[in-house]
Amino acid sequence: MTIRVGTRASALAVTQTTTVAEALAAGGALEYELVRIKTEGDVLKGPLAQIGGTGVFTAALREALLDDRCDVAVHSLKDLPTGVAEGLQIAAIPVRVDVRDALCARDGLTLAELPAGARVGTGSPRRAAQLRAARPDLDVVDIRGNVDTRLGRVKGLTGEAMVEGKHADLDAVVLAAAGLARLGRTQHVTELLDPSVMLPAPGQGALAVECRVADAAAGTALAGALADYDDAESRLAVTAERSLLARLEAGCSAPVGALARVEAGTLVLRAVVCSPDGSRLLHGEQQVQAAGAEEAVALGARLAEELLAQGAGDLMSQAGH
Ligand SMILES: NCc1[nH]cc(CCC(=O)O)c1CC(=O)O
Repeated sequence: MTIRVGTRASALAVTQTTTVAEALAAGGALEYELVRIKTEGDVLKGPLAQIGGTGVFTAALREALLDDRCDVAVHSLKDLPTGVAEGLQIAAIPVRVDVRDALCARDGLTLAELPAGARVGTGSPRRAAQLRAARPDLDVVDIRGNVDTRLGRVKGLTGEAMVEGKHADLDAVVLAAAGLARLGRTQHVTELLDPSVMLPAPGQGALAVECRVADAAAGTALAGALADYDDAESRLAVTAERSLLARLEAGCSAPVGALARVEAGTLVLRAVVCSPDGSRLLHGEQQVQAAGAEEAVALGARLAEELLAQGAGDLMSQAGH
């Protein structure tokens, strides 16, 4: 049986999709081919926060599944909207990798070492707000583009796909450690930002393998491979994070950070909602013991309610949500 695995065409997407396809095929029962699909997020060039609409990177992949142009789609979980996609199912969430955001700065500098006025690039309102909160003296610059394009804007960084120094106008950029690792770019990381400084996006570092509901239930080699590939602890954590995001009615570009972890048998969820200028941050934490999926959903909703009661809605609406 050959499965068609849908992917965005970016280097990061093809790398992570290939990893997933290889893992599904490792049992020997499946072969695979990649189907490259262009998404709105790859075509449109404006600032990501303004393109708006959730799912700019994922909607086309979901359509391809529903149109039977592929059998499995691989998403970065943090790009996947929280709403239910009729007829589709997240059949596997593989073991999550590093959840943290990474600073890639010139001259090996850490966040604390960047000089006042240093220009730090990010396209994410969540990262921008937390950067400004930690270092109000930095100049946070809105940037877009793929990982190598972003790295290429940092003074003095050189690498495979970067044109040395050509558009280097920044002192640092902030990117997901997971994406850098998948692309083999960790040599440019000068600091892995602790979640106490920079809470990652809900689902960051995790992948979602989506398929048609009927195929997940079919008892086929594909259904079995997907079930084997699912990691219960990763799924539990991202379930809590995404439940929080859904209850806040915030999208993937909202200034919301969330991280759940199982610590000594307890599921702990931490979250932050930021005002867009980073002048106000609302932090919260809730936990539940011996959690299953239902408890994880309830945990996320409970923390969201607590934050909303403290004015999270107003904070976010300053961002135009
Ligand atoms: N929004 C783009 C995106 N989607 C997933 C990743 C990185 C990999 C991950 O977090 O799983 C990235 C790049 C980045 O934020 O630096």
